[in-house]
Amino acid sequence: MTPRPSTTRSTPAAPQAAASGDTPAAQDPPAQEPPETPREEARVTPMMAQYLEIKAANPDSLLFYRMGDFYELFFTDAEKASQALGIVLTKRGKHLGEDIPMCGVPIERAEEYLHKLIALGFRVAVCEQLEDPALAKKRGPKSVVRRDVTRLVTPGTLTEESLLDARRENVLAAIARTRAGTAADDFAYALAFTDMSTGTFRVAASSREALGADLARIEPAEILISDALLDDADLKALLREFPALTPLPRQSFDGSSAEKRLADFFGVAALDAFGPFTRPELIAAAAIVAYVERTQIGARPALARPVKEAEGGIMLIDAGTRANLELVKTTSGERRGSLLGAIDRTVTAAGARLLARRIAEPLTDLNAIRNRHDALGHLLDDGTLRRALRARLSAAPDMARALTRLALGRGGPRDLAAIRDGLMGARDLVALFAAGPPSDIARDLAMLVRVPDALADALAAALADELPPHRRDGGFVRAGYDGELDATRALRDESRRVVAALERRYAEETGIKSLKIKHNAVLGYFVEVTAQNADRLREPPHLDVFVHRQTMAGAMRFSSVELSELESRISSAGERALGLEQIIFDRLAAAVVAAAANIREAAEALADLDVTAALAELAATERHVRPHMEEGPAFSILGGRHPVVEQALAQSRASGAFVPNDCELSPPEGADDGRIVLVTGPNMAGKSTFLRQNALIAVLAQAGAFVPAREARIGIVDRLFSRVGAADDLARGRSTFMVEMVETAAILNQATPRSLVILDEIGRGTATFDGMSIAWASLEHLHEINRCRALFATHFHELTALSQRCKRLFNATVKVTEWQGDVIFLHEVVAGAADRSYGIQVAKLAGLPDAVIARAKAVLAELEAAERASPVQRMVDDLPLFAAVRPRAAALPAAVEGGPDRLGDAIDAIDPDALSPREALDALYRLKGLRRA
Ligand SMILES: Nc1ncnc2c1ncn2[C@@H]1O[C@H](COP(=O)(O)OP(=O)(O)OP(=O)(O)O)[C@@H](O)[C@H]1O
Repeated sequence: MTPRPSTTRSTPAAPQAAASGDTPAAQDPPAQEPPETPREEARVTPMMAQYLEIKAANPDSLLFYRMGDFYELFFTDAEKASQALGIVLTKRGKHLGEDIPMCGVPIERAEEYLHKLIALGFRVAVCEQLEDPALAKKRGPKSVVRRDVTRLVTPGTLTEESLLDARRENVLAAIARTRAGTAADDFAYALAFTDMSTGTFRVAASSREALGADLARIEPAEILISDALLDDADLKALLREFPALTPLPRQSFDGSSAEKRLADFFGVAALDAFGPFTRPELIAAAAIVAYVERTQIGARPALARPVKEAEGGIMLIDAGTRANLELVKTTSGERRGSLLGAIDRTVTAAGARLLARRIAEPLTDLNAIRNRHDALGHLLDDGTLRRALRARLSAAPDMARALTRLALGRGGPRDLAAIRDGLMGARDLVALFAAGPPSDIARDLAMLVRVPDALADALAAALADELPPHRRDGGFVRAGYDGELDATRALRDESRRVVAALERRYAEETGIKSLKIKHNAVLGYFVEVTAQNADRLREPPHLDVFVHRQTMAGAMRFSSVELSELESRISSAGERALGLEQIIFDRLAAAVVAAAANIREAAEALADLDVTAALAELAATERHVRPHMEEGPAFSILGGRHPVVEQALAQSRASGAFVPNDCELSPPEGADDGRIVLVTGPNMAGKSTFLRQNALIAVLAQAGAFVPAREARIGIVDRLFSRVGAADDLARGRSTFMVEMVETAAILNQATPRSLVILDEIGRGTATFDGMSIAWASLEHLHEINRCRALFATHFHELTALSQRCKRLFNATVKVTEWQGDVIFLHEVVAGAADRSYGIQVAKLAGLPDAVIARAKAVLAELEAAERASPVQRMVDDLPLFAAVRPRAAALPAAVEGGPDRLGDAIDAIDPDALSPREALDALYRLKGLRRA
């Protein structure tokens, strides 16, 4: 490889920058000094003028201003970056009489610093030198190197390996809103989202109500929105929960140019071939494209054409449920401990990303789910095939991300190698399969056989065995691939031998055996002798040959005409070889980009096979079974387990094994709709675990996985709801109880007979009777109005009496036993109701002082005696059921027709939105009182 001069930083500005008058300091004469401000401090150097102009165009970003081998930051950017990165803040000259704060990052560490800054929420504008400083110098000693921003780095547009988590998508989303009708709040919403690093691009219809759930599912790293929409305070509050909101001027969401912008980007005359997009969908997609173009400045990532999501094709899971169930991350934001963390057996990064998406988006289409199960079953049954497949896949590189980097001109030789290995691996993989695999696998294989063989071969022929990380390093083209390159390299290497020969000759001629020819960035090639021998070179006859350049401690350095000539021959051969390699790189990268669609398809097929094989592996090792899927309200799980708790128990040897439990929510004899199971039982018995495990089983089944159970029969779940122990939402000014009620309201308003609801201890966050009344009424509502399948855990044992009136309501309890006054948890869910809570026993286990335990027991005895005096049974007998109350309530105004309508007036006076749940209940009692009067 040609020795390349590497620039060391001579504090504080890079030397070549100074050489071309390229320094931010005020020591140079100003470019155009305003005549009316002749004072020294008002002078602005040409370079500073350039800096200020570029900075003014990028006010929201930290400006990484390239100077030689550094990116420099100035003024407040420098202050912010030095603080954020923990790097030294220095000063550099003056601007308008003030010191200019400055800090810098070396280019070889730029990615690491970018990573930190982006993670901290900064945006960075990368400003490069667009010409060789030598060229600028030729224009005149005071001319400035041409520079401009070549890229904006934002959280949603990252592509470098070091800036991304290999196993996580990095999604950029855009929200568009258009007017749908004449009413003031009649809007249609749509979302477009892309993972620019892999090129996936999707659009989906949304709505004001669904927006939060959709965004929670998509998990964007950055959201684009028209600044006009941020006038909407509610929307703004909703979006505050998501990271990196980027408001854009409303022109970016302009409906009239959206179609053209998309057509131009994808190089098509019309968008018809993409499918029928709605206006807001087009606008959102166009906003993404415009932003990608704006941040990538001239470079064009290989985005796939946008795909429209089928409406209703995905199980709806609201943000709260998603968080409660810890599907892809725990409530503290970690993958470990989540469902995804427990089941991920993928061996490729692309597979891991796809599995996360699958778990976040369970399907509702029966055929699509069955197809996934068929594919999984095939790989479960054939262990030899599965192991061979996984072994091959584990060597598969991340083709999609390599492709994007190459398309953006940011790729290196190893990205080319990734495509080479991916394509060749894909070809070999097809051979593993016998004829007639299930349809999903057949689809993958069809994509894999379409890989461009010629491209794989061309890359294999061109690339060397050992590859440097950067194309600028050179040395990545295989010897023998290109005749001209080989010849140039030979010349370069030959010259090196000539240097060695010259060194020997000089040593002989001068009689200095220790004479060495060395190289560094500042002097280039030079002769070095020890201080004792130096005088010999400064006397005739050597005086004419050697020119003194530098005195070191103990050594002296000289140059010679011969050496300088040799130097230019070597460096020109080296540079020429490097230049030829760059041409070859560009040619190969262009060939890769031309095959982008096929490569992306192959990458998707590999990821799909990885996910299928990984889930098969999971099923094999963790004893998961294929669920029987059907339409309708069935839900019957035998021996179900919680995959995360089970794993945690297995890992902590101290606890016992996980106890499997059945769950029957299918319609009882003679009913059309599913059951509600009311689970009572002591604290710590395993109620929440039971509830969640059944929700997770539904998610896994519809995501295409097998389930942790002995047997499972599941009717497609259209929506999944869970209300499990909420926390305060102080950011939005909501108490724990308010959060609980908001979530419960969403469930009661939205659950359908195809939904699955899990409600854990609702009503516990307020006074006992209020809480119990709310739980009671909610349970009736679920039974009579929503008619959904539900699991309802409660400590209000009184509610178990409701099963006598509600035909699809069944009681279950988690068994415990007592031994010597202590409670022992059996974690077994059985039919029936718990007689007591064992709360005091659990408190004792937790270490509450004995005196408190004794006192609590006494108080409990009193309370229980009082309750026995007014049994709840009376309420069950007396209170009409919800369904019976509703029609009567609707008929009320007519019943009091003619007379003074006090009841009607009272109803009119109620503003439901302004009432607390407590006040609502009071109002209800008041109305009933009026009715009786
Ligand atoms: N089926 C099971 N087999 C074995 N251990 C279990 C099982 N279910 C739960 N556990 C263990 O019991 C612990 C408590 O379970 P869980 O939180 O579900 O109880 P709970 O009844 O909801 O309690 P609380 O009413 O206090 O909220 C779990 O952390 C787990 O370790």
